[in-house]
Amino acid sequence: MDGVTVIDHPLVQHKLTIMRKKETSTAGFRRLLREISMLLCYEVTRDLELTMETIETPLTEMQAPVVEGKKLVFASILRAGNGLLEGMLELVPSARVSHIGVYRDHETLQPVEYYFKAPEDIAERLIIVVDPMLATGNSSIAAVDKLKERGAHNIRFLCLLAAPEGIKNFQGAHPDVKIYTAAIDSHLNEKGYIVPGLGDAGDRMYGTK
Ligand SMILES: O=P(O)(O)OC[C@H]1O[C@H](OP(=O)(O)OP(=O)(O)O)[C@H](O)[C@@H]1O
Ligand SMILES: O=c1cc[nH]c(=O)[nH]1
Ligand SMILES: [Mg+2]
Repeated sequence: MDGVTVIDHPLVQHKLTIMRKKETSTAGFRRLLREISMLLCYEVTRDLELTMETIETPLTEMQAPVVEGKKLVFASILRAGNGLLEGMLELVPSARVSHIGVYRDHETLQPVEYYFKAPEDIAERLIIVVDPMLATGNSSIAAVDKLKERGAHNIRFLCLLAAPEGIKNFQGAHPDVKIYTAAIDSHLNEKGYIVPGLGDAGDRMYGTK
């Protein structure tokens, strides 16, 4: 699918299978989300620019490549985005962080925004928006709208599961934002849940149901 990268690494797929299982505990789900986020982070940052730095090894001086983590912003859509954020920050500890509070109204499936914080100079940075679920796409569209309003223009979206309906909706609103996901599932049910899916990501992470 154009503009969508499916991260099909065997370890990602294996961990995702365990996360989907209804008997996986809250603790297990959280641990797997942290682990899988590192593998997803590896793929979403695969083509990052490197700059050269002069360093000294025990033997000699050399020019060596480094990632400028400070140029990256990980933007977490609350709540469940924080599960992905945690592991990603372990790999890129110097990345800046944005928090975007959005939940979807269970009746209307429309996004309700309640918080936004981002570094001031997001226009100069690569923003990786993270949320495990792309269902209708309404929450991630609202989050990217907000980032663009503040000047961001180099944006990627990373999730764990995407529904075809959500991909279509998201790409209609933000055709410039590439999507990275571990799987594209079958469809949304009448309540807007991804099928087969993994249930409500926030509830499974935090044990709120
Ligand atoms: O693509 P959409 O149809 O908008 O659905 C996806 C959103 O739903 C979930 O959050 P939820 O609304 O449950 O928020 P919460 O984690 O704060 O409970 C999920 O983490 C996404 O943010
Ligand atoms: O299946 C879904 C859809 C939206 N949000 C979730 O957490 N799960
Ligand atoms: Mg939820």
